Amino acid sequence: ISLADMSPVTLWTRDIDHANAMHHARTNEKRLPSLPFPHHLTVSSDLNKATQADTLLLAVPMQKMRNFLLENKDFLRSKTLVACCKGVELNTGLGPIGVLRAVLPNERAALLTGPSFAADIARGLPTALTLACATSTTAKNLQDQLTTHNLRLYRTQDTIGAELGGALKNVFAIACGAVIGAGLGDSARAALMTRGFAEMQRMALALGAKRETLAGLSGFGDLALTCGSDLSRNYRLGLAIGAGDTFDPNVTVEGAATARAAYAKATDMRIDMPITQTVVALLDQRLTITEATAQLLNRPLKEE
Ligand SMILES: NC(=O)C1=CN([C@@H]2O[C@H](COP(=O)(O)OP(=O)(O)OC[C@H]3O[C@@H](n4cnc5c(N)ncnc54)[C@H](OP(=O)(O)O)[C@@H]3O)[C@@H](O)[C@H]2O)C=CC1
Ligand SMILES: O=C(CO)COP(=O)(O)O
Repeated sequence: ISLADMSPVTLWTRDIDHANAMHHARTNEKRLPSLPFPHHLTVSSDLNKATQADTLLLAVPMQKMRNFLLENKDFLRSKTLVACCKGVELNTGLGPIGVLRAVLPNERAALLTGPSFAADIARGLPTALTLACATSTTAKNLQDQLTTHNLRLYRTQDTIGAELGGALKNVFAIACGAVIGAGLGDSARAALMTRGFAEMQRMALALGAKRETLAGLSGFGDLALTCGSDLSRNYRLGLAIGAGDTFDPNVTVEGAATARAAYAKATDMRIDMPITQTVVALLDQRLTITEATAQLLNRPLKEE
């Protein structure tokens, strides 16, 4: 919606009925109700038509991306592919750019990530994002192409840092939601955000990320947004866990699979990630909130 305010954009969906409904209503009532499409936005369920452009933004959830790429490889060749998802793939431990490169090694791969609720952007509200791409010329071209009246893009070549910041903040948002849902207070949430950020740095730096990327929009920026807003689905899942409520299993909550993938990776790498481990135990219902709190507080004392 933001991009189509300035130039032609084709919005593709796999579902022909959904495409027809959006085409007629000029809104996406299923996903972003009551937010009108700009004039330059065309809707299609024909991937051949949607892939006439050179730059394609892929907004399928992390755990669905590999199959989407495998099924539609022939349409995606020789394109610049910009992943918009946040997460770590469960079976491989790869992030969005890692999966793009594994399936389509010869295409240009980038990641758009950072603090950005879709409903805010579609309403024209401003934010700033990270555009990560290993190749500097592609990164600059994408930065120019995708900056809009309400989106200010910063570029980085640190794809690992951008991938892991965006992925892990969702895990800590679940933890923060659980704290607030259980009535443990804002001080506990701030402590969890900070120690979650320490876990993010520990893993990402060990994998070669830069500290500045983690302190930037894709890391600290998105952590601050997601851990403090009930517009976040990850945070809302945490709220439900903390309050002992049920949560709709059909809602996309990237942090759930990512917590498991990140914890498996941390175990392999012998990296200590106690909050991530606790989130996995909460998701698996192996710990109550009271037990989880005691377990985190009673670990051996150490330097910050
Ligand atoms: N929503 C937000 O505010 C933000 C989301 N993101 C990230 O974007 C990613 C997607 O999230 P979001 O759009 O909110 O999720 P939703 O659950 O709202 O939508 C998922 C979309 O992906 C489509 N999809 C799922 N599987 C496939 C598939 N195999 N082939 C084709 N299309 C598929 C769905 O199509 P269908 O309708 O047919 O099921 C739907 O359009 C996540 O990684 C999320 O973290 C990032 C920043 C902000
Ligand atoms: O990534 C997001 C905001 O930057 C969206 O967060 P949720 O997936 O938790 O809704």
